[in-house]
Amino acid sequence: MKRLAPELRKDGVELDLISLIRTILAACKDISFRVGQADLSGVLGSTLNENIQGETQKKLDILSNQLLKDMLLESGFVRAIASEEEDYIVEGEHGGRFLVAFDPLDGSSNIDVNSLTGTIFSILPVPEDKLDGTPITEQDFLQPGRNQVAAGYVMYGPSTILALTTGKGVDFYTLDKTHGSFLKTRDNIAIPEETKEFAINSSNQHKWDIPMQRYIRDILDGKAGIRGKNFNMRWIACMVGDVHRILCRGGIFTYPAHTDNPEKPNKLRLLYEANPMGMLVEQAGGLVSTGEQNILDLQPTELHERVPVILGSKQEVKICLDYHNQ
Ligand SMILES: O=P(O)(O)OC[C@H]1O[C@](O)(COP(=O)(O)O)[C@@H](O)[C@@H]1O
Ligand SMILES: [Mg+2]
Ligand SMILES: [Mg+2]
Repeated sequence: MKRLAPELRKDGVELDLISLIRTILAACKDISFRVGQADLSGVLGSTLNENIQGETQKKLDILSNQLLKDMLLESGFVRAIASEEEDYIVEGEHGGRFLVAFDPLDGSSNIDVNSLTGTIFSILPVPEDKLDGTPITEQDFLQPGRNQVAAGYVMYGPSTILALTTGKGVDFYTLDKTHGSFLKTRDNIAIPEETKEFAINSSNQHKWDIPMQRYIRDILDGKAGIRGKNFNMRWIACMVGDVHRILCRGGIFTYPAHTDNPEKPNKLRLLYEANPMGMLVEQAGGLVSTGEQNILDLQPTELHERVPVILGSKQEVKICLDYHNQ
């Protein structure tokens, strides 16, 4: 039985960080239970609220956010949190050396149809000059993804699975629901470099820029076309589910910019979607880019900033980037 804490200690992960990860997992265990019981306990459906990004909040978005926020801020390991469902950062009163940014429930549109959802988290260090207790500001969260000390997601599917990196590769842990512990089930995840599988919401095709139009058109031409092979397509409408499949068997996932809305061209959020997924994918040997730049090198400019995302199997992402650089 490879339990989480001893495995992380073996990897040399510091004790406070292990305790913080365990706190996130305690909240996720609760979320997993509530997602599974949602239909029975009447928490399916939307609220009357919108978050700062103009999205209608589901009851489970709010519940998951509250669970994570309360447990993290009371843990003593987290100075402040940022969340998709919080307009501004929230600072705790119990000290700690870490900042956590999270998407409490990813794939919200899947909630009401009993399909995949997940929680995504990114752990950053408190900047040196704030370790003395000087109040944390939004600026302190605006660190490039390269600064993440750990990142991961918990996927609520037929099994509840954690994908975790602390910068030494990616491991999967599965929640053993009989004992309530996360047990290591796969280690050193490696994304195959080549693939015949792609994930994009093709209903938006008319909104993509020319390089993405060309890249997907050539894929769809299959064996007879310039790519010389037939591809398969998947779209889970939950980034956690799509990235999990890519970690398991390779593929390319992209959510490109939409040219029809210059005010809001991108969908995925940098701090709590693109960066943590970027760290996981890179740690598993894949590539992650905006089309112009490695996502992990971006200097964030605002808390809920959105970016274009291309990630997955190294060779396929490179081919996609070639279309952008022609
Ligand atoms: O509506 P679409 O285009 O299918 O978008 C799906 C994408 O939106 C997201 O659901 C956004 O996440 P939230 O549910 O946390 O807002 C991603 O997980 C997913 O990749
Ligand atoms: Mg999300
Ligand atoms: Mg969400």
